[in-house]
Amino acid sequence: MAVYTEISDEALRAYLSDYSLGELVAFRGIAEGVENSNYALKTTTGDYILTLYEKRVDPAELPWFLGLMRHLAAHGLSCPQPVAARDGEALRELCGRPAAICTFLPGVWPRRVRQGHCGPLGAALAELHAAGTGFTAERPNSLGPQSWAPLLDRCRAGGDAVQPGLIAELDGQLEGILRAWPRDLPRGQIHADLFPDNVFFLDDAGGAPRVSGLIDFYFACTDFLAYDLAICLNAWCFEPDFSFNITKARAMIHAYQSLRPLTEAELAALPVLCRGAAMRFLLTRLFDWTHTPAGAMVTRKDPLEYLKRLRFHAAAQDIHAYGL
Ligand SMILES: Nc1ncnc2c1ncn2[C@@H]1O[C@H](COP(=O)(O)OP(=O)(O)O)[C@@H](O)[C@H]1O
Ligand SMILES: N[C@@H](CCOP(=O)(O)O)C(=O)O
Repeated sequence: MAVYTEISDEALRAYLSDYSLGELVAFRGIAEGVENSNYALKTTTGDYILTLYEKRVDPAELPWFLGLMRHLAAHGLSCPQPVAARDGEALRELCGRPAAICTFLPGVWPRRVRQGHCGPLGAALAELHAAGTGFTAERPNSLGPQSWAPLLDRCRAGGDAVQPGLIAELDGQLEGILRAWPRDLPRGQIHADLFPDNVFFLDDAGGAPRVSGLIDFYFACTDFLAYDLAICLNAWCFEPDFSFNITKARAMIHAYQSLRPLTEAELAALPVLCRGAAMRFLLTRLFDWTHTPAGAMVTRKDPLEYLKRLRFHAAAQDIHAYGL
């Protein structure tokens, strides 16, 4: 459950009075998600999503995020569209938080990832990267390699209570990742959080899953394109027992490469990019695990799920471990 900021019926009606979205019919806090407070809105003109941005979103960066979403949609990607109020502004404030209303996307995110999801996801990622070209404003990755040592430092006090020896292991892993981190790979606008809960599917006429929408662009940034693929390999290609599903990985990478072939340098860097992607999500989960305020309506995610991924990638000798 991720609702950090509660809104009253009266506050919401006052907020909506600035929009031409009709009358409020119903609204409800959305159980899913981790970072922000999301509400499903139904008005007399349709369904919308109201997001109140919380701690990890810098308000000064919201114009970049919303501008990227507009650009991607204008270039054919199915992603939420910010809705402007009558004064032309989409970014506003509600209950003391930055807030925006976006269009509601059809589809369901896969609670159980099947191989049939991974090819369409790989193609959708490549389409996202292609649609992002031409959006020239850059946003540095605030959770990139430069952030991992400071984030680990903020986890030192509580880390070993999660698992004895965890901090020492992460110190060693991080040193190896940073030493091997690539310097010069193709860059562009990346999603940087394309987990299953941020990808909607509908079945096509033949019953096969097709991507119907991508959401949650609030970690998007300008970084290595192949790093976005690494994030997806971690999020989509490990089984519940934490085994790596090479068939899913091969399907995802093949579909991605059918639209944007990876360079030799990207292929060679894939294991360390996957290690870094695992480290990034392990650290944010570990921080949240030890810092989430009591009573916050959020389902914390287990950092140790990413320790197993980190160990897999550390042991991967080359791209053959990924089905290539
Ligand atoms: N544009 C949208 N259309 C339909 N459902 C959405 C949309 N945006 C968010 N949701 C719903 O809200 C949930 C949480 O959204 P998400 O952006 O993942 O939260 P967070 O901002 O915490 O990362 C999603 O899993 C989905 O169920
Ligand atoms: N995807 C991250 C947590 C952020 O989740 P979101 O719902 O805010 O996109 C993770 O799994 O650690």
